[in-house]
Amino acid sequence: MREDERKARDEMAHLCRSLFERGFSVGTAGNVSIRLTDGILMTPTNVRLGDLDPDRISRIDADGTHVAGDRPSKEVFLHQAFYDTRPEAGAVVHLHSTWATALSCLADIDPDNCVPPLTPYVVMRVGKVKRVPYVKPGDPRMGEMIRDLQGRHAAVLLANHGPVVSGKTLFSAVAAAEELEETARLIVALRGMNSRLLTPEEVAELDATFGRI
Ligand SMILES: O=C(CO)COP(=O)(O)O
Ligand SMILES: [Zn+2]
Repeated sequence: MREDERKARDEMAHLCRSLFERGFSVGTAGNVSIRLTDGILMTPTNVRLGDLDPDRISRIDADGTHVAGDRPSKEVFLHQAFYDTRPEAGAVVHLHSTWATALSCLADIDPDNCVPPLTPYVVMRVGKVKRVPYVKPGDPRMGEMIRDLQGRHAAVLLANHGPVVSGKTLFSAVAAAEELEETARLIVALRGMNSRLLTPEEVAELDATFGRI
């Protein structure tokens, strides 16, 4: 096995375990992928993210064919759509983390901008978040909905399901998913209160100062 793939498998098992141990994923919820030069590595379907065996992580080649490891996640279309529309994306993390999932279920959020700029880090790490309509888990239409966004969003909420976050690396996608989860918790905690948001000028200053990690 090539050295880059070996390292990617080990890193995926390590960071997925960390997410699981800190309660970002329970049961067999969520899935994670990393882009390789000639395909993707994808968590297998119906596994606990805390128990991944690096050698059994699924490998999908550039045509979408499953070529090694256990049967891949049913959300492979969703992950592939991020890679096809965001050339800078090197990894994708999908979770059912509690507070971001709670946000995905609220009837009265703005689907085009469902995470207001409460703090600098959510602006810097996550950006503008779109909520896409509900379809059942594994439905290929999820991939079509992501393609329709034409790569404009690093992160989306799947309605009544949970967050999906892309990043340049697995480390940055995980960090952004954690930031989104904590911000969703703040949004719910502050509901009904009169919050001060960052102003458009303050958001522009962050965009001009900090690139995506
Ligand atoms: O989160 C999930 C479905 O949306 C988990 O599905 P998989 O076990 O097939 O990855
Ligand atoms: Zn899911």
